[in-house]
Amino acid sequence: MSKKTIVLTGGGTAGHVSLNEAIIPALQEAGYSVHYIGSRNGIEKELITKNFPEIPYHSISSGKLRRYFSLKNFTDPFRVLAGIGQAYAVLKKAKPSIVFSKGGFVSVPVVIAAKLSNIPVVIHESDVTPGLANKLAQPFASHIFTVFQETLNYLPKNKATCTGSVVREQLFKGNKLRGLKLCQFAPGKPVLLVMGGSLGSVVLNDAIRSNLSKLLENFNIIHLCGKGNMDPQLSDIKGYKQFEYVTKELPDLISASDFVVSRAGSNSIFEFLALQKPMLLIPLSSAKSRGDQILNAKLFKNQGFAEVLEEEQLTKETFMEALQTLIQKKDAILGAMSKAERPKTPKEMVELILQYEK
Ligand SMILES: CC(=O)N[C@H]1[C@@H](OP(=O)(O)OP(=O)(O)OC[C@H]2O[C@@H](n3ccc(=O)[nH]c3=O)[C@H](O)[C@@H]2O)O[C@H](CO)[C@@H](O)[C@@H]1O
Repeated sequence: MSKKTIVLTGGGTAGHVSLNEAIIPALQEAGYSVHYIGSRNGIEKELITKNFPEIPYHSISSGKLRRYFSLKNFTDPFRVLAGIGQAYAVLKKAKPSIVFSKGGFVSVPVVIAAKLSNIPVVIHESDVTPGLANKLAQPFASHIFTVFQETLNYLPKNKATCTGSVVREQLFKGNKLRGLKLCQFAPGKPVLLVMGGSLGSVVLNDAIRSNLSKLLENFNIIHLCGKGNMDPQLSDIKGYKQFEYVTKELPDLISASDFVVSRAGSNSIFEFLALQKPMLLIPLSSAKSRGDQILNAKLFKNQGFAEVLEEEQLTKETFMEALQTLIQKKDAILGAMSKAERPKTPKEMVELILQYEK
């Protein structure tokens, strides 16, 4: 019997690829041939072709939601139409029994093409409020999975369920000593991991760097600062290690960390929860986004997993105060985290998705 095929899509930022990366090994183990449809230049192309070179990667044209004026806003509808045609051709050839979409703008043409091809589509929303791409895709989907229970309030009752988070298995295999060695940290001080989401965050980078000498009195610091954001002048400072973006090193670096300062992207915060790292969250402001991270962060704070500092309140001083509060609350936060629902395994998630297969 020939192998069954599944097509995955999602991209734009790593937050729209992480879950796909988590479930690919489980799908392969279940005997599926996996294809990926993504954009030509998005981060999904790099992550999937590098980490899963055996998977056929099909590039399509896609538009982008911009919160600023650009002439491209007028050509994007044509790109989306072209993308639908290209995705339709891929689906016709690959003949999947199901399409799974993790969202992001590139996923919209794929979801529409799947509907036109009569292939069931399952979509996944990891933030509290659905993103625009998933809102557009929703009418074409057979089912929608969410990470947060609260998200169900924004979706049709008859076709949405909350599954909780899924964390890629590789992240549980980190080694603290390997992480410390990679950073050449002397033992003794606690380690602070700073992660500004998959793209890095200038706001977080500034908060850390403007307080650097003070912070280094008490911490060793791992700083994931985002592509193009390394500061060469700080590269020889003892106890401070910068990376643009890490892949296979991430499990060791998280394992080496005692506290985290982060944006509040859904995947990141559930990873830190699963790995029991007390976190100070500085969510992306509503001036720069639809405010999804603010809601993610609020829910984490209400459950006792995190301290939150709003971007509008962020100064050199408030940052140090919030970090101090985090440290004081460490035991309470760890206590709350230890009672949290465990994330689904990729295998469990795959079983849920495949229920909707043709
Ligand atoms: C600017 C923007 O649009 N942000 C959105 C985006 O964030 P973003 O892409 O930052 O998404 P998340 O924080 O959810 O996930 C980031 C992922 O990148 C990984 N990682 C990060 C840094 C690194 O060096 N290596 C690495 O592997 C993390 O482990 C995590 O799995 O998607 C999230 C999930 O829909 C949303 O909540 C965010 O609002």
